[in-house]
Amino acid sequence: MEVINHIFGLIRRDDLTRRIRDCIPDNVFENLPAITWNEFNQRVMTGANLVIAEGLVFDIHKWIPIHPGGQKILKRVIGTDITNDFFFDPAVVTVINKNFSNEYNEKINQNSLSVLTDNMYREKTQKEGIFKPYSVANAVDLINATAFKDKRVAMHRHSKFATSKIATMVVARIIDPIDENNSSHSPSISSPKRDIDIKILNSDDDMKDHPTYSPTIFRRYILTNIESVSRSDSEKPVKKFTFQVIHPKDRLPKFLPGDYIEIMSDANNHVVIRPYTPLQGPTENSFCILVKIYKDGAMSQHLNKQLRNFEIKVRGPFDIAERMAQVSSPTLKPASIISRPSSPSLTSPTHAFATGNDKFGGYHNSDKRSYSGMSRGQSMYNYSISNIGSNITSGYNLNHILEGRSGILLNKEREDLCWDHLFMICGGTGITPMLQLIQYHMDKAATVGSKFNLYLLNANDTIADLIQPQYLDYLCTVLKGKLRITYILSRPPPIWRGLSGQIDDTLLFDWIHQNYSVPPPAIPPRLSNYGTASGSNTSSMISTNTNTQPPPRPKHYSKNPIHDFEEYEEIVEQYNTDSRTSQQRRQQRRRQNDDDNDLYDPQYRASNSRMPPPSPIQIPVESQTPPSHYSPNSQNLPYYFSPLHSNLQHTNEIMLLNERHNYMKALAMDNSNQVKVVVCGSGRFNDNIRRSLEKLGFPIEEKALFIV
Ligand SMILES: Cc1cc2nc3c(=O)[nH]c(=O)nc-3n(C[C@H](O)[C@H](O)[C@H](O)COP(=O)(O)OP(=O)(O)OC[C@H]3O[C@@H](n4cnc5c(N)ncnc54)[C@H](O)[C@@H]3O)c2cc1C
Repeated sequence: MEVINHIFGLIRRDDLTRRIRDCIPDNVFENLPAITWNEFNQRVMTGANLVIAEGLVFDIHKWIPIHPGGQKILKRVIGTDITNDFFFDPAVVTVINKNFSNEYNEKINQNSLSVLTDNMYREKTQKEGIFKPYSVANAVDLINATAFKDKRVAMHRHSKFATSKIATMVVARIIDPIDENNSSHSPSISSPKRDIDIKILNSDDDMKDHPTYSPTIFRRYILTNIESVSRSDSEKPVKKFTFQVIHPKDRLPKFLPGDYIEIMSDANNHVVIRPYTPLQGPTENSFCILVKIYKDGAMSQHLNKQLRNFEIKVRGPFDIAERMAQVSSPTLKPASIISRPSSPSLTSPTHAFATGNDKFGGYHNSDKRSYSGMSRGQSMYNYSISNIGSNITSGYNLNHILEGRSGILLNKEREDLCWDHLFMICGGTGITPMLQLIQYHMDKAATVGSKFNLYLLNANDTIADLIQPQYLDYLCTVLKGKLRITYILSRPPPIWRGLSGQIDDTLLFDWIHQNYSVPPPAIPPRLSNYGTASGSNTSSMISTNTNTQPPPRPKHYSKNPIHDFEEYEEIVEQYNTDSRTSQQRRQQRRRQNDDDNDLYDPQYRASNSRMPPPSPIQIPVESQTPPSHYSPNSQNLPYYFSPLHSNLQHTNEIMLLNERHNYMKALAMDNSNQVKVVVCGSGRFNDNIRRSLEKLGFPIEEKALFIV
């Protein structure tokens, strides 16, 4: 078979038929049913061996056993768009990266730091010039990358014969939005659903007459790099997979925070589809995902077994906003929740509702196709078309950045979409959307000098589970104080001096409060005749109140967030007092913590030259709960359990509660800065954070987003 391929390789390019359509008789073409991208996917998911080329759908099941290029290649392309592969131009060479060291060095020179990986960072800091394979698998990969790089890719030239052969397998055409309105001649499709075709990924002019790009169709990418990003002794290690476009003419979109992709694979004779969060790759044509490897995880194990330079089917990007849940729980507001239904360890009702299916998030289908996104509506582009208006806020037209996305994780009040203060709380691989956000802000700082403050509260079980700690540390250095990371471990090592335990309301308050002081407004707003605030600065107040008499209060005025001037003054005053007290307390606490320099055990520190700075918050574990033998009736109580002390404690607690209450009240009213809290972890993790925020009186609906 290889010989035949080589013979095909010798055929001159002029001999290749450019369009399959030319091989299809007109009467056949005209009677082809028109199907949508989604219908195509559904048929593939139920077992049909379909591919797309030039916007036409082919059933290749008969061709698989006799394909000159081999059966495996055809099986790999099922469900994907093969236009580029079928008309692969031999003059165009696909360059597969053996490693990214060289690119890294180039990027460093260009000051494009957002593309660093942990390994690159290590290589850079250890000044290792040459890539050394660190395992047998890597060595094999290296050989493959050099010797067999084109053999793992299902892309080879086809003869006229092959083109006319595939033309006989045509079964449908993908509905083109342009002629969708005329689709009445499609006999088998009644009222086809509109899917929007946006060809932003195909800059090549050759492709412009092929309506073949849709984020809902899988495309194949080369897996170019695999590296561990957690410690090897982690119970659930996390690996970073880097993918590159196969065809040099393919273009990747610029991923934005809130984008996710879907990967499809054959694992254990099942088709498995799982969503992942794409991160910027080392080149503009590559992207990475960080994947937690579960011992019995279908997709994560499948990916873990892959060698470099194999193909993976990926589609997207999609907008996380599509997963906005209509949550049944009265305490959960839909606007603040985004669901990741296939995340493992989700047991909350939120999750069940979001997926509306079985306990595995509805992706274990009876038809042997395991799919987590089947119930997803439309692609991000579809979503955006109907929500285009929402991308124009505060007078900015944001579509040049959002390109149709909702931008739900971004601040649409600012032209650069950056947050003034962004608080990110994550557990485990919940860090991935946070990395998207950090990368986005970092790029904006580098390109347009954006100003922002990012705070990451990063929760993990053990120190071995920390994901890319060196990279995070590096980001902190690069961002020069604009990114502050606080680590918390539920099972810390004996000499861990960072935060330990679970995130609770006290911790959250301290963390938010220490990082963001609500500025008291210069001039409090007044109520106008009509019951709304007439302005927030002196000039507007003067200009609206030209009468010498104060304006009469409306009889019935709606409860404005700042409904009463006196009350507002009180809050500000109270808040200022609280701030002073808490500032003193913080200073005292800082002095206590000055000695706590090392977060990590010396062994780990020795192997990592740069560690994240010690967290500003230190929770003295001993002081959290009284000893278990304590009973209020005990004789000879130590001073701190005496009734007097207990009263003091009580007073302190009340003061603390007041401080929290007033801070949160001021925060809810504060419009001076765009502040957001984004949370991403398992369902249980998110529920805990939500409960803690609720306990604090944090304005969840306006200022928090939960990605499950
Ligand atoms: C938008 C989105 C983005 C995501 N991004 C990432 C990412 O960047 N990185 C990442 O690692 N993961 C991410 N996930 C999760 C990912 O899609 C998979 O769920 C995860 O990789 C596990 O898939 P698997 O096939 O390996 O494991 P599975 O075969 O699905 O099982 C994994 C383990 O979890 C258990 N499990 C799985 N699902 C559930 C459930 N619903 N309830 C209880 N237990 C369950 C299984 O028993 C098993 O032990 C994302 C999910 C969403 C929705």
